[in-house]
Amino acid sequence: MPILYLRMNIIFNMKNVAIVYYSGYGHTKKVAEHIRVGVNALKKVHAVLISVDELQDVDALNDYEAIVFGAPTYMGSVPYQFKKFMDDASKVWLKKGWKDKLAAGFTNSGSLSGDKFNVLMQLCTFACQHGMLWLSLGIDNTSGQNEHHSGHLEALNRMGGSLGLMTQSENDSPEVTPPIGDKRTAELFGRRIAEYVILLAKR
Ligand SMILES: Cc1cc2nc3c(=O)[nH]c(=O)nc-3n(C[C@H](O)[C@H](O)[C@H](O)COP(=O)(O)O)c2cc1C
Repeated sequence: MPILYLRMNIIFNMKNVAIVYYSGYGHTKKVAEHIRVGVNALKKVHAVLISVDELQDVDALNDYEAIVFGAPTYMGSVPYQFKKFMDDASKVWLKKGWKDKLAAGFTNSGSLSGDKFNVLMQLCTFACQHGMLWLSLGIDNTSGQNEHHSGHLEALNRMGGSLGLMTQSENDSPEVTPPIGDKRTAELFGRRIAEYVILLAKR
């Protein structure tokens, strides 16, 4: 988001959420877009997507109330492009610049499991090193909230994660995969993030 627009939002008491992501082939970006839809469903909160490829200075994130971290799972880990962002952010860590900001995370991969949990652990640990407040997924895949069994392409939280959002893509275009259940879960997750941004702002 241009810095002027961000400042305008601050003046009008809008809360700002940065969704910082890396995506090699567009699937993780697609998930990020659906999280943004969910965040922006609440009038007082505004989310922007920021690719780590385009982020020139990690200090640009200092004015956001919440930062959502997203990366595909490559070799059971965050890709090196995202790890570079994490390492670059050590200069913010030194000043504890993101302390007590809300944080959340998501990952997308090709296999149903594919070691996605490890990536969420990396993102959560990174956020906690910064002293951020980590928000869980909070969408139960067994409750009445869900019309479908886990694994069903339309199921909410199809992978049954809890630490953050897990989505899965076939080897096809991001226009057709991940499936609808994952995208709906991403939107609900975004809405949950926005609700907690508002709640924390009332402290
Ligand atoms: C180098 C590389 C390593 C990968 N490693 C894994 C893996 O460990 N587990 C898995 O389930 N999928 C793995 N995949 C598949 C990707 O996670 C999957 O294609 C994902 O949709 C890519 O997201 P993106 O389009 O945002 O880059 C790997 C893909 C690549 C290119």
